[in-house]
Amino acid sequence: MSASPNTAGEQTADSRRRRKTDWQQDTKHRATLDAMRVPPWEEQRTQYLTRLLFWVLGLAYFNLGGAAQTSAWVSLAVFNAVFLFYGVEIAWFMRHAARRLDVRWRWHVTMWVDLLAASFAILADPAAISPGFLVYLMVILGNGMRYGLRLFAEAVAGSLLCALLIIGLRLFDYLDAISVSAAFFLLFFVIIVLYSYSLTANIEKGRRRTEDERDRDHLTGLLNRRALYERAERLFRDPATGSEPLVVLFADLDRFKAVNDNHGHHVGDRVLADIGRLFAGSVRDTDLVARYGGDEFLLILRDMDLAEAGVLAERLQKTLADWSRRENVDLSLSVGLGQYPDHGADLKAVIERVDQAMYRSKLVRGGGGILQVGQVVPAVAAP
Ligand SMILES: Nc1nc2c(ncn2[C@@H]2O[C@H](COP(=O)(O)OP(=O)(O)OP(=O)(O)O)[C@@H](O)[C@H]2O)c(=O)[nH]1
Repeated sequence: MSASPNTAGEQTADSRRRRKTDWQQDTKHRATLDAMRVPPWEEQRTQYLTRLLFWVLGLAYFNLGGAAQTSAWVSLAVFNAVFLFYGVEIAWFMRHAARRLDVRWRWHVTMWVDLLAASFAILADPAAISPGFLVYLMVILGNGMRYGLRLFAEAVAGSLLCALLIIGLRLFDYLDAISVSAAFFLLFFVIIVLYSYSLTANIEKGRRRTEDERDRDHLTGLLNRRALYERAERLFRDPATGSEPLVVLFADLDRFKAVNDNHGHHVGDRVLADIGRLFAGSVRDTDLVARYGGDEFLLILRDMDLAEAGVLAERLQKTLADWSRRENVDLSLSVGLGQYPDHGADLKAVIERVDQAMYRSKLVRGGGGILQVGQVVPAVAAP
């Protein structure tokens, strides 16, 4: 490999290309993070218990307190019936959450039901400045801080929509209630929401940075081995993907040690980083790509059979061959392929067998081969 510095023009083109690939990888990575982030059961349980607390308080407010009556809009009997239904909804979704944590539609539906329940309580409240308005704040903060900025924004939009609807319906009550304290109440409410949004955005940024440092191989930007296992385990556990076959592709560079020996470790590092980028750019968003060890890469591929994975492996080999020719480095790629559940009861077992297949191919072919688990190494034609 030419270790000498490039010309200024080449450097600019190269750094631009690298920045672009960095950006693509970053975007791809962020999407993956977003797709994988799930609050643990303890956090989701706290949210359901908080809902139940507000449900009890709502019933007590209308049935026990001084305001043991409702507005002209809703009778007490109707209020109780609707709230009974709301309580059943909370209990049902809590049971659902205990069984399956990562169900996005449930997070959205429960948030909107909370907003509708709070709006209904505000409509039923004879007092114009109802404590129910503070429930909007709970919904915005509770969902935003737990599930991220997208749900935060959705909760703000939903609260605004519901509040406008109620104000429209009870316009005359609100015209009567306009006062300096009501205006300040509204102002404080808006400031708290904006302030919390900016705090949540900062927390989110910090969380992503920490996750990045923990999960990424610093040289290639790919997942490290620990993160690969963690994310792959999630794929295996997820009922949506758990029953579908997953292909494991193990790739090891041939003759990489010579790059280090001939050009130095700093060049070896650059080679690994470039190859990591090439591999990350060759797969889909739904696939997992990791640096497994020194010059080993591991890919977990979804929605693909072994024949299709074989085509991908050939493509990776060709991409590497083109890159090696361009950079004048003598490298090729040995690949092992296997499939869960056919080749092992769990991820670790499949990886072990795929690693052996790759190694067998390397041993017999001397590099540049592709071998499936259980496949006989094709004989190399005699010269
Ligand atoms: N530059 C660099 N080298 C590394 C890094 N991690 C491991 N290596 C080197 O990668 C090499 C991996 O060893 P091998 O797989 O036996 O090397 P190889 O020449 O590819 O051997 P074959 O796979 O049999 O062709 C060793 O020389 C390690 O020192 C790293 O982060 N940077």
